[in-house]
Amino acid sequence: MPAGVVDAAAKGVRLDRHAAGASSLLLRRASGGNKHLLVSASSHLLFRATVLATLALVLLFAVHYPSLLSHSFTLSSSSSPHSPSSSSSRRSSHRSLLGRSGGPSSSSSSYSGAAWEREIRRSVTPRRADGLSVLVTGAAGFVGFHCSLALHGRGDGVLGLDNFNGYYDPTLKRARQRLLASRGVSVLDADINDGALLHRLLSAAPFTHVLHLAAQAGVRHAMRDPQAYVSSNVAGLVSVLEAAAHAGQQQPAVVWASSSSVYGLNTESPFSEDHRTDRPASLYAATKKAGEAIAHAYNHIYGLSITGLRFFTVYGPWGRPDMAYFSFARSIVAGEPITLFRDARRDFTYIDDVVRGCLGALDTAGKSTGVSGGRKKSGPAPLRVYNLGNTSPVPVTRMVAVLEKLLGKKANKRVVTMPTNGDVPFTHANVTHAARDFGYRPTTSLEEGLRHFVDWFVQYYKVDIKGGGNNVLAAGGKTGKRKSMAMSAAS
Ligand SMILES: O=C(O)[C@H]1O[C@H](OP(=O)(O)OP(=O)(O)OC[C@H]2O[C@@H](n3ccc(=O)[nH]c3=O)[C@H](O)[C@@H]2O)[C@H](O)[C@@H](O)[C@@H]1O
Repeated sequence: MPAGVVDAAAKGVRLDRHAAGASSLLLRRASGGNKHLLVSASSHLLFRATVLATLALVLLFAVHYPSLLSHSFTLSSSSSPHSPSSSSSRRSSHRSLLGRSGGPSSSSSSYSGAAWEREIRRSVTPRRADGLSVLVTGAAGFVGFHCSLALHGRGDGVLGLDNFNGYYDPTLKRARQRLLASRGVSVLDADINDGALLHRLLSAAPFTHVLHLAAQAGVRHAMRDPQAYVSSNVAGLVSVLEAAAHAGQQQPAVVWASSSSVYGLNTESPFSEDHRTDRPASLYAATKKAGEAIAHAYNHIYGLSITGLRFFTVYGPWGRPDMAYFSFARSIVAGEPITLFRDARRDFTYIDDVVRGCLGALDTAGKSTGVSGGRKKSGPAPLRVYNLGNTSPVPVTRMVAVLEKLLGKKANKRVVTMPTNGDVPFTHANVTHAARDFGYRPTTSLEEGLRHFVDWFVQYYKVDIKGGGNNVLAAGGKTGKRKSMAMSAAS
Protein backbone atom coordinates (compact mmCIF):
# COMPACT_ATOMS: atom_id res chain seq x y z
CA MET A 1 0.00 0.00 0.00
CA PRO A 2 1.41 3.46 -0.84
CA ALA A 3 2.54 5.55 2.12
CA GLY A 4 -0.24 8.11 1.71
CA VAL A 5 -2.88 5.43 1.79
CA VAL A 6 -1.36 3.84 4.87
CA ASP A 7 -1.33 7.24 6.53
CA ALA A 8 -4.92 7.94 5.64
CA ALA A 9 -5.99 4.49 6.76
CA ALA A 10 -4.21 4.94 10.08
CA LYS A 11 -5.83 8.34 10.54
CA GLY A 12 -9.19 6.78 9.76
CA VAL A 13 -8.68 4.20 12.45
CA ARG A 14 -7.62 6.86 14.93
CA LEU A 15 -10.69 8.95 14.13
CA ASP A 16 -12.84 5.87 14.37
CA ARG A 17 -11.46 5.04 17.82
CA HIS A 18 -11.81 8.58 18.99
CA ALA A 19 -15.43 8.78 17.91
CA ALA A 20 -16.25 5.38 19.33
CA GLY A 21 -14.54 6.31 22.58
CA ALA A 22 -16.53 9.53 22.91
CA SER A 23 -19.86 7.84 22.32
CA SER A 24 -19.09 5.05 24.79
CA LEU A 25 -18.15 7.61 27.40
CA LEU A 26 -21.53 9.30 27.04
CA LEU A 27 -23.28 5.96 27.34
CA ARG A 28 -21.21 5.04 30.36
CA ARG A 29 -22.31 8.24 32.06
CA ALA A 30 -25.93 7.64 31.17
CA SER A 31 -26.34 4.02 32.25
CA GLY A 32 -23.29 2.81 34.11
CA GLY A 33 -22.57 -0.88 34.90
CA ASN A 34 -22.01 -3.74 32.44
CA LYS A 35 -24.96 -2.90 30.25
CA HIS A 36 -23.12 0.03 28.83
CA LEU A 37 -20.36 -2.24 27.57
CA LEU A 38 -22.83 -4.01 25.29
CA VAL A 39 -24.30 -0.74 24.05
CA SER A 40 -20.81 0.65 23.54
CA ALA A 41 -19.80 -2.36 21.43
CA SER A 42 -22.88 -2.20 19.28
CA SER A 43 -22.46 1.55 18.80
CA HIS A 44 -18.86 0.89 17.76
CA LEU A 45 -20.06 -1.63 15.19
CA LEU A 46 -22.82 0.68 14.00
CA PHE A 47 -20.34 3.51 13.49
CA ARG A 48 -18.01 1.31 11.46
CA ALA A 49 -20.87 0.03 9.33
CA THR A 50 -22.00 3.60 8.64
CA VAL A 51 -18.47 4.65 7.60
CA LEU A 52 -18.15 1.62 5.33
CA ALA A 53 -21.56 2.20 3.75
CA THR A 54 -20.70 5.86 3.13
CA LEU A 55 -17.41 4.91 1.51
CA ALA A 56 -19.18 2.36 -0.70
CA LEU A 57 -21.72 4.97 -1.77
CA VAL A 58 -19.01 7.52 -2.62
CA LEU A 59 -17.18 4.86 -4.64
CA LEU A 60 -20.35 3.95 -6.52
CA PHE A 61 -21.04 7.61 -7.25
CA ALA A 62 -17.51 8.21 -8.46
CA VAL A 63 -17.68 5.28 -10.86
CA HIS A 64 -21.00 6.27 -12.36
CA TYR A 65 -20.78 10.06 -12.29
CA PRO A 66 -17.07 10.94 -12.36
CA SER A 67 -17.70 14.25 -14.11
CA LEU A 68 -20.03 15.43 -11.36
CA LEU A 69 -17.26 15.03 -8.86
CA SER A 70 -14.85 17.04 -10.98
CA HIS A 71 -15.54 20.48 -12.47
CA SER A 72 -18.84 21.36 -13.96
CA PHE A 73 -18.34 21.30 -17.72
CA THR A 74 -21.69 22.14 -19.27
CA LEU A 75 -20.90 23.07 -22.86
CA SER A 76 -22.45 26.41 -23.60
CA SER A 77 -23.49 25.47 -27.11
CA SER A 78 -26.45 23.55 -25.82
CA SER A 79 -28.29 26.63 -24.68
CA SER A 80 -30.20 28.72 -27.10
CA PRO A 81 -28.71 32.18 -27.32
CA HIS A 82 -32.22 33.60 -27.47
CA SER A 83 -33.84 31.98 -24.48
CA PRO A 84 -34.17 34.27 -21.47
CA SER A 85 -32.06 32.08 -19.26
CA SER A 86 -29.50 31.37 -21.90
CA SER A 87 -27.24 34.27 -21.19
CA SER A 88 -26.94 33.44 -17.55
CA SER A 89 -26.54 29.75 -18.25
CA ARG A 90 -23.98 30.64 -20.88
CA ARG A 91 -22.20 32.81 -18.37
CA SER A 92 -22.18 30.07 -15.80
CA SER A 93 -21.07 27.45 -18.28
CA HIS A 94 -18.31 29.80 -19.32
CA ARG A 95 -17.28 30.17 -15.75
CA SER A 96 -17.07 26.41 -15.49
CA LEU A 97 -15.18 26.11 -18.76
CA LEU A 98 -12.95 29.05 -18.19
CA GLY A 99 -12.22 28.70 -14.54
CA ARG A 100 -8.85 27.13 -15.12
CA SER A 101 -5.50 28.49 -16.20
CA GLY A 102 -5.60 26.37 -19.32
CA GLY A 103 -2.06 25.11 -18.78
CA PRO A 104 -1.13 21.60 -19.77
CA SER A 105 -1.66 20.09 -16.36
CA SER A 106 -4.74 21.99 -15.32
CA SER A 107 -7.30 20.80 -17.81
CA SER A 108 -6.29 17.20 -18.21
CA SER A 109 -7.99 15.86 -15.13
CA SER A 110 -11.12 17.99 -15.14
CA TYR A 111 -12.27 17.40 -18.72
CA SER A 112 -13.25 13.77 -18.44
CA GLY A 113 -16.04 11.41 -17.61
CA ALA A 114 -18.92 9.72 -19.36
CA ALA A 115 -21.21 12.77 -19.36
CA TRP A 116 -18.39 14.98 -20.66
CA GLU A 117 -17.78 12.54 -23.50
CA ARG A 118 -21.50 12.62 -24.35
CA GLU A 119 -21.32 16.40 -24.58
CA ILE A 120 -18.29 16.16 -26.88
CA ARG A 121 -20.16 13.77 -29.16
CA ARG A 122 -23.21 15.98 -29.18
CA SER A 123 -21.12 19.03 -30.01
CA VAL A 124 -19.25 17.46 -32.93
CA THR A 125 -22.19 15.71 -34.53
CA PRO A 126 -22.81 17.44 -37.87
CA ARG A 127 -26.24 18.86 -38.64
CA ARG A 128 -26.01 18.08 -42.35
CA ALA A 129 -25.65 14.80 -44.21
CA ASP A 130 -21.98 13.92 -44.77
CA GLY A 131 -20.95 16.87 -42.63
CA LEU A 132 -17.52 16.97 -41.03
CA SER A 133 -16.72 16.59 -37.33
CA VAL A 134 -13.87 18.98 -36.71
CA LEU A 135 -11.64 19.70 -33.73
CA VAL A 136 -10.37 23.26 -34.22
CA THR A 137 -7.29 24.13 -32.17
CA GLY A 138 -6.72 27.84 -31.63
CA ALA A 139 -10.45 28.36 -32.09
CA ALA A 140 -10.40 31.61 -30.11
CA GLY A 141 -7.61 32.91 -32.35
CA PHE A 142 -8.21 35.00 -35.45
CA VAL A 143 -8.28 32.36 -38.20
CA GLY A 144 -9.62 29.61 -35.91
CA PHE A 145 -12.54 31.79 -34.87
CA HIS A 146 -13.58 32.55 -38.45
CA CYS A 147 -13.13 28.95 -39.60
CA SER A 148 -15.17 27.64 -36.66
CA LEU A 149 -18.01 30.02 -37.51
CA ALA A 150 -17.92 29.04 -41.18
CA LEU A 151 -17.82 25.30 -40.47
CA HIS A 152 -20.67 25.52 -38.01
CA GLY A 153 -22.59 27.78 -40.38
CA ARG A 154 -22.66 25.13 -43.07
CA GLY A 155 -23.73 22.39 -40.69
CA ASP A 156 -20.47 20.74 -39.67
CA GLY A 157 -19.86 19.65 -36.08
CA VAL A 158 -17.21 21.79 -34.40
CA LEU A 159 -15.42 21.65 -31.09
CA GLY A 160 -12.87 24.36 -30.35
CA LEU A 161 -9.87 24.36 -28.07
CA ASP A 162 -7.69 27.30 -27.02
CA ASN A 163 -5.28 28.07 -24.18
CA PHE A 164 -6.15 31.80 -24.15
CA ASN A 165 -2.54 32.78 -23.61
CA GLY A 166 -1.50 36.38 -23.14
CA TYR A 167 0.56 36.88 -26.30
CA TYR A 168 -2.06 39.45 -27.18
CA ASP A 169 -5.03 40.73 -25.24
CA PRO A 170 -6.95 37.62 -24.10
CA THR A 171 -10.15 39.63 -23.69
CA LEU A 172 -10.40 39.74 -27.47
CA LYS A 173 -10.07 35.93 -27.51
CA ARG A 174 -12.77 35.70 -24.84
CA ALA A 175 -15.02 37.93 -26.93
CA ARG A 176 -14.49 35.61 -29.91
CA GLN A 177 -15.27 32.66 -27.65
CA ARG A 178 -18.50 34.27 -26.48
CA LEU A 179 -19.58 34.95 -30.02
CA LEU A 180 -18.84 31.35 -30.99
CA ALA A 181 -20.81 30.11 -27.97
CA SER A 182 -23.78 32.27 -28.97
CA ARG A 183 -23.77 30.45 -32.31
CA GLY A 184 -23.48 27.06 -30.67
CA VAL A 185 -19.74 26.39 -30.90
CA SER A 186 -17.91 25.55 -27.68
CA VAL A 187 -14.26 26.34 -27.08
CA LEU A 188 -12.54 24.40 -24.30
CA ASP A 189 -9.80 26.03 -22.22
CA ALA A 190 -6.98 23.66 -22.98
CA ASP A 191 -3.44 23.52 -24.27
CA ILE A 192 -2.33 21.52 -27.29
CA ASN A 193 0.60 20.23 -25.24
CA ASP A 194 -1.88 18.42 -23.02
CA GLY A 195 -1.52 15.14 -24.88
CA ALA A 196 -3.69 13.19 -22.45
CA LEU A 197 -6.62 15.53 -22.99
CA LEU A 198 -6.20 15.47 -26.78
CA HIS A 199 -6.20 11.71 -26.68
CA ARG A 200 -9.39 11.65 -24.58
CA LEU A 201 -11.04 14.13 -26.93
CA LEU A 202 -10.19 12.25 -30.10
CA SER A 203 -11.25 8.98 -28.49
CA ALA A 204 -14.54 10.38 -27.22
CA ALA A 205 -16.03 11.09 -30.65
CA PRO A 206 -15.40 10.10 -34.27
CA PHE A 207 -13.67 13.31 -35.37
CA THR A 208 -13.19 13.28 -39.13
CA HIS A 209 -10.78 16.25 -39.14
CA VAL A 210 -8.47 18.31 -36.98
CA LEU A 211 -8.00 21.90 -38.10
CA HIS A 212 -4.84 22.73 -36.18
CA LEU A 213 -4.43 26.50 -36.02
CA ALA A 214 -3.09 26.95 -32.49
CA ALA A 215 0.43 28.33 -32.73
CA GLN A 216 2.81 30.95 -31.46
CA ALA A 217 2.50 33.58 -34.17
CA GLY A 218 4.53 36.71 -34.87
CA VAL A 219 7.72 36.76 -36.90
CA ARG A 220 9.71 39.37 -34.97
CA HIS A 221 8.52 38.36 -31.48
CA ALA A 222 10.48 35.12 -31.86
CA MET A 223 13.66 36.98 -30.89
CA ARG A 224 12.09 37.94 -27.57
CA ASP A 225 10.55 34.59 -26.59
CA PRO A 226 12.14 31.79 -28.62
CA GLN A 227 11.00 28.96 -26.35
CA ALA A 228 7.34 29.83 -26.86
CA TYR A 229 7.77 29.01 -30.57
CA VAL A 230 9.38 25.67 -29.86
CA SER A 231 6.71 24.82 -27.31
CA SER A 232 3.69 25.70 -29.46
CA ASN A 233 4.86 25.18 -33.03
CA VAL A 234 7.09 22.12 -32.60
CA ALA A 235 6.13 20.31 -29.37
CA GLY A 236 2.48 21.32 -29.72
CA LEU A 237 2.29 20.10 -33.30
CA VAL A 238 3.84 16.77 -32.30
CA SER A 239 1.28 16.49 -29.50
CA VAL A 240 -1.61 17.05 -31.95
CA LEU A 241 -0.22 14.60 -34.52
CA GLU A 242 0.41 11.97 -31.83
CA ALA A 243 -3.18 12.25 -30.67
CA ALA A 244 -4.47 12.09 -34.26
CA ALA A 245 -2.27 9.10 -35.11
CA HIS A 246 -3.46 7.16 -32.07
CA ALA A 247 -7.07 8.35 -32.01
CA GLY A 248 -9.36 5.73 -30.54
CA GLN A 249 -12.22 5.48 -33.03
CA GLN A 250 -10.73 6.67 -36.32
CA GLN A 251 -7.70 8.66 -37.44
CA PRO A 252 -8.84 12.15 -38.44
CA ALA A 253 -7.29 14.01 -41.36
CA VAL A 254 -5.18 16.96 -40.18
CA VAL A 255 -5.10 20.40 -41.81
CA TRP A 256 -2.71 22.83 -40.12
CA ALA A 257 -1.31 26.33 -40.36
CA SER A 258 2.13 26.63 -41.87
CA SER A 259 3.28 30.05 -43.04
CA SER A 260 4.50 32.06 -46.01
CA SER A 261 7.54 32.77 -43.86
CA VAL A 262 8.96 29.32 -44.75
CA TYR A 263 10.09 30.85 -48.08
CA GLY A 264 12.58 32.89 -46.04
CA LEU A 265 15.38 34.16 -48.23
CA ASN A 266 13.86 32.70 -51.39
CA THR A 267 14.22 35.25 -54.21
CA GLU A 268 12.14 33.54 -56.89
CA SER A 269 8.72 35.13 -57.21
CA PRO A 270 5.83 34.53 -57.00
CA PHE A 271 6.48 31.95 -54.29
CA SER A 272 5.52 28.46 -55.40
CA GLU A 273 5.26 25.32 -53.28
CA ASP A 274 8.06 23.92 -55.45
CA HIS A 275 10.53 26.61 -54.37
CA ARG A 276 13.26 26.24 -51.77
CA THR A 277 12.16 26.55 -48.16
CA ASP A 278 15.43 25.65 -46.47
CA ARG A 279 16.56 29.19 -45.67
CA PRO A 280 14.24 30.53 -42.93
CA ALA A 281 14.94 34.10 -41.83
CA SER A 282 13.41 33.79 -38.35
CA LEU A 283 12.96 31.20 -35.63
CA TYR A 284 9.21 31.49 -36.27
CA ALA A 285 9.78 30.46 -39.89
CA ALA A 286 12.17 27.70 -38.79
CA THR A 287 9.53 26.21 -36.47
CA LYS A 288 6.94 26.26 -39.27
CA LYS A 289 9.43 24.62 -41.62
CA ALA A 290 10.19 22.06 -38.91
CA GLY A 291 6.44 21.47 -38.71
CA GLU A 292 6.34 20.58 -42.40
CA ALA A 293 9.14 18.04 -41.87
CA ILE A 294 7.35 16.61 -38.82
CA ALA A 295 4.15 16.33 -40.87
CA HIS A 296 6.07 14.30 -43.44
CA ALA A 297 7.23 11.85 -40.78
CA TYR A 298 3.73 11.35 -39.30
CA ASN A 299 2.25 10.88 -42.74
CA HIS A 300 4.93 8.35 -43.60
CA ILE A 301 4.80 6.33 -40.40
CA TYR A 302 1.14 6.47 -39.39
CA GLY A 303 -0.69 7.10 -42.66
CA LEU A 304 -2.09 10.40 -41.39
CA SER A 305 -3.62 12.59 -44.07
CA ILE A 306 -1.90 15.94 -43.50
CA THR A 307 -2.31 19.27 -45.30
CA GLY A 308 -0.14 22.29 -44.48
CA LEU A 309 -1.48 25.71 -45.44
CA ARG A 310 1.03 28.52 -45.95
CA PHE A 311 -0.89 31.64 -44.94
CA PHE A 312 0.19 35.00 -46.35
CA THR A 313 -0.28 37.89 -43.85
CA VAL A 314 -3.95 37.25 -43.14
CA TYR A 315 -5.96 40.31 -42.04
CA GLY A 316 -9.57 41.34 -41.37
CA PRO A 317 -12.24 41.88 -38.72
CA TRP A 318 -11.56 40.23 -35.33
CA GLY A 319 -7.89 40.16 -36.33
CA ARG A 320 -4.69 39.94 -34.34
CA PRO A 321 -3.74 43.16 -32.51
CA ASP A 322 -0.03 42.34 -32.84
CA MET A 323 -0.14 42.54 -36.65
CA ALA A 324 0.95 45.72 -38.40
CA TYR A 325 -2.39 46.73 -39.99
CA PHE A 326 -4.14 46.40 -36.61
CA SER A 327 -1.52 48.09 -34.45
CA PHE A 328 -1.13 50.86 -37.06
CA ALA A 329 -4.90 51.49 -36.94
CA ARG A 330 -4.73 51.81 -33.17
CA SER A 331 -1.73 54.13 -33.34
CA ILE A 332 -3.33 56.31 -36.01
CA VAL A 333 -6.48 56.68 -33.88
CA ALA A 334 -4.42 57.44 -30.77
CA GLY A 335 -2.19 59.91 -32.63
CA GLU A 336 0.90 57.85 -31.87
CA PRO A 337 3.82 57.42 -34.29
CA ILE A 338 4.19 54.29 -36.41
CA THR A 339 7.40 52.81 -37.76
CA LEU A 340 7.39 51.65 -41.37
CA PHE A 341 10.06 49.37 -42.76
CA ARG A 342 11.27 50.88 -46.02
CA ASP A 343 10.31 48.94 -49.18
CA ALA A 344 8.47 46.20 -47.26
CA ARG A 345 5.72 44.57 -49.33
CA ARG A 346 3.20 41.92 -48.38
CA ASP A 347 0.71 39.71 -50.15
CA PHE A 348 -2.01 40.73 -47.65
CA THR A 349 -4.78 38.11 -47.74
CA TYR A 350 -8.30 38.76 -46.55
CA ILE A 351 -9.71 36.43 -43.91
CA ASP A 352 -12.80 35.33 -45.87
CA ASP A 353 -10.60 34.16 -48.75
CA VAL A 354 -8.41 32.23 -46.32
CA VAL A 355 -11.44 30.65 -44.64
CA ARG A 356 -12.68 29.43 -48.03
CA GLY A 357 -9.22 27.96 -48.60
CA CYS A 358 -9.23 26.22 -45.20
CA LEU A 359 -12.66 24.68 -45.82
CA GLY A 360 -11.60 23.62 -49.31
CA ALA A 361 -8.52 21.94 -47.85
CA LEU A 362 -10.65 20.14 -45.25
CA ASP A 363 -13.16 18.99 -47.86
CA THR A 364 -10.48 17.51 -50.10
CA ALA A 365 -8.13 16.17 -47.42
CA GLY A 366 -8.83 12.50 -48.12
CA LYS A 367 -8.72 9.85 -45.46
CA SER A 368 -5.96 8.79 -43.12
CA THR A 369 -4.97 5.19 -43.62
CA GLY A 370 -3.74 4.15 -40.19
CA VAL A 371 -5.46 1.24 -38.48
CA SER A 372 -5.40 -0.33 -35.02
CA GLY A 373 -4.86 2.91 -33.16
CA GLY A 374 -2.07 4.04 -35.46
CA ARG A 375 0.10 0.96 -35.12
CA LYS A 376 0.16 0.33 -38.87
CA LYS A 377 -1.16 1.92 -42.05
CA SER A 378 -3.11 0.26 -44.82
CA GLY A 379 -1.48 2.36 -47.56
CA PRO A 380 -0.14 5.81 -48.40
CA ALA A 381 -2.20 8.81 -47.25
CA PRO A 382 -2.34 12.34 -48.72
CA LEU A 383 0.47 14.72 -47.74
CA ARG A 384 -0.13 18.18 -49.15
CA VAL A 385 1.05 21.77 -48.80
CA TYR A 386 -0.60 24.85 -50.32
CA ASN A 387 -0.04 28.58 -50.51
CA LEU A 388 -3.09 30.58 -49.42
CA GLY A 389 -2.18 34.11 -50.50
CA ASN A 390 -3.75 36.98 -52.40
CA THR A 391 -1.35 36.94 -55.40
CA SER A 392 -0.87 40.73 -55.40
CA PRO A 393 1.78 42.17 -53.07
CA VAL A 394 1.22 45.70 -51.79
CA PRO A 395 3.79 48.08 -50.23
CA VAL A 396 3.23 48.57 -46.52
CA THR A 397 3.13 52.33 -47.20
CA ARG A 398 0.09 51.73 -49.42
CA MET A 399 -1.60 49.72 -46.67
CA VAL A 400 -1.07 52.68 -44.32
CA ALA A 401 -2.47 55.13 -46.92
CA VAL A 402 -5.67 53.05 -47.16
CA LEU A 403 -5.98 52.99 -43.36
CA GLU A 404 -5.48 56.78 -43.19
CA LYS A 405 -8.29 57.28 -45.69
CA LEU A 406 -10.67 54.91 -43.93
CA LEU A 407 -9.94 56.31 -40.48
CA GLY A 408 -10.03 59.91 -41.72
CA LYS A 409 -6.74 60.71 -40.09
CA LYS A 410 -3.09 60.99 -41.12
CA ALA A 411 -0.53 58.68 -39.60
CA ASN A 412 2.54 60.01 -37.88
CA LYS A 413 5.01 57.94 -39.92
CA ARG A 414 8.63 57.16 -39.28
CA VAL A 415 10.25 55.25 -42.13
CA VAL A 416 13.33 53.20 -41.23
CA THR A 417 15.50 50.57 -42.85
CA MET A 418 14.12 47.10 -42.19
CA PRO A 419 15.86 45.73 -39.10
CA THR A 420 17.49 42.30 -39.24
CA ASN A 421 15.02 40.72 -36.85
CA GLY A 422 13.61 37.92 -38.95
CA ASP A 423 11.54 39.99 -41.33
CA VAL A 424 11.62 39.42 -45.09
CA PRO A 425 11.25 42.27 -47.59
CA PHE A 426 8.36 40.86 -49.62
CA THR A 427 5.97 37.96 -50.06
CA HIS A 428 3.99 36.97 -53.14
CA ALA A 429 1.93 33.81 -53.46
CA ASN A 430 1.43 31.59 -56.46
CA VAL A 431 -1.84 29.79 -55.66
CA THR A 432 -2.25 27.60 -58.73
CA HIS A 433 -2.06 24.37 -56.70
CA ALA A 434 -4.83 25.44 -54.32
CA ALA A 435 -6.90 26.69 -57.27
CA ARG A 436 -6.49 23.38 -59.05
CA ASP A 437 -7.21 21.13 -56.06
CA PHE A 438 -10.02 22.96 -54.29
CA GLY A 439 -10.92 25.98 -56.36
CA TYR A 440 -9.15 28.55 -54.17
CA ARG A 441 -9.52 32.01 -55.71
CA PRO A 442 -8.90 35.08 -53.54
CA THR A 443 -11.29 37.85 -54.52
CA THR A 444 -10.83 40.60 -51.93
CA SER A 445 -8.70 43.67 -52.67
CA LEU A 446 -6.74 45.28 -49.84
CA GLU A 447 -9.00 48.36 -50.04
CA GLU A 448 -12.15 46.29 -49.62
CA GLY A 449 -10.71 44.04 -46.92
CA LEU A 450 -9.37 46.95 -44.87
CA ARG A 451 -12.76 48.64 -45.16
CA HIS A 452 -14.35 45.59 -43.51
CA PHE A 453 -11.61 45.61 -40.89
CA VAL A 454 -12.06 49.31 -40.09
CA ASP A 455 -15.86 48.90 -39.93
CA TRP A 456 -15.40 46.20 -37.32
CA PHE A 457 -12.58 48.08 -35.52
CA VAL A 458 -14.57 51.30 -35.03
CA GLN A 459 -17.62 49.38 -33.93
CA TYR A 460 -15.82 47.01 -31.58
CA TYR A 461 -13.68 49.70 -29.93
CA LYS A 462 -16.31 52.43 -30.30
CA VAL A 463 -14.02 54.71 -32.25
CA ASP A 464 -15.60 57.99 -33.34
CA ILE A 465 -14.03 58.44 -36.77
CA LYS A 466 -16.38 61.28 -37.69
CA GLY A 467 -14.44 63.29 -35.18
CA GLY A 468 -11.22 62.50 -37.03
CA GLY A 469 -10.65 59.19 -35.29
CA ASN A 470 -9.43 60.84 -32.11
CA ASN A 471 -12.18 59.59 -29.90
CA VAL A 472 -12.34 56.12 -28.51
CA LEU A 473 -15.60 55.85 -26.66
CA ALA A 474 -16.41 53.53 -23.81
CA ALA A 475 -16.82 50.20 -25.48
CA GLY A 476 -19.60 47.69 -25.63
CA GLY A 477 -22.13 49.94 -23.96
CA LYS A 478 -21.42 48.04 -20.75
CA THR A 479 -17.95 48.89 -19.64
CA GLY A 480 -15.17 51.28 -20.40
CA LYS A 481 -12.68 48.45 -20.14
CA ARG A 482 -12.49 47.87 -23.84
CA LYS A 483 -11.07 51.31 -24.43
CA SER A 484 -8.00 50.62 -22.36
CA MET A 485 -7.95 47.13 -23.78
CA ALA A 486 -7.77 48.61 -27.25
CA MET A 487 -4.93 50.82 -26.32
CA SER A 488 -3.02 48.25 -24.38
CA ALA A 489 -3.29 45.27 -26.72
CA ALA A 490 0.02 43.57 -27.41
CA SER A 491 2.06 44.72 -30.35
O1 LIG B 1 2.26 35.38 -43.71
C1 LIG B 1 2.96 34.98 -42.82
O2 LIG B 1 3.68 34.03 -42.96
C2 LIG B 1 2.99 35.71 -41.52
O3 LIG B 1 2.25 36.92 -41.66
C3 LIG B 1 2.37 37.78 -40.59
O4 LIG B 1 3.70 38.23 -40.52
P1 LIG B 1 4.04 39.57 -41.26
O5 LIG B 1 3.82 39.46 -42.73
O6 LIG B 1 5.40 39.96 -40.81
O7 LIG B 1 2.89 40.54 -40.73
P2 LIG B 1 2.94 41.90 -39.92
O8 LIG B 1 3.69 41.75 -38.65
O9 LIG B 1 1.57 42.40 -39.83
O10 LIG B 1 3.79 42.86 -40.87
C4 LIG B 1 3.25 43.26 -42.11
C5 LIG B 1 4.22 44.14 -42.83
O11 LIG B 1 4.41 45.34 -42.06
C6 LIG B 1 5.81 45.58 -41.89
N1 LIG B 1 5.98 46.22 -40.59
C7 LIG B 1 5.71 45.55 -39.45
C8 LIG B 1 5.84 46.16 -38.23
C9 LIG B 1 6.28 47.47 -38.18
O12 LIG B 1 6.43 48.08 -37.09
N2 LIG B 1 6.55 48.12 -39.33
C10 LIG B 1 6.40 47.53 -40.54
O13 LIG B 1 6.64 48.18 -41.58
C11 LIG B 1 6.46 44.22 -41.99
O14 LIG B 1 7.79 44.37 -42.44
C12 LIG B 1 5.59 43.54 -43.01
O15 LIG B 1 6.05 43.83 -44.28
C13 LIG B 1 1.97 37.09 -39.29
O16 LIG B 1 2.28 37.91 -38.19
C14 LIG B 1 2.61 35.73 -39.13
O17 LIG B 1 2.07 35.10 -38.01
C15 LIG B 1 2.35 34.95 -40.39
O18 LIG B 1 2.81 33.67 -40.33
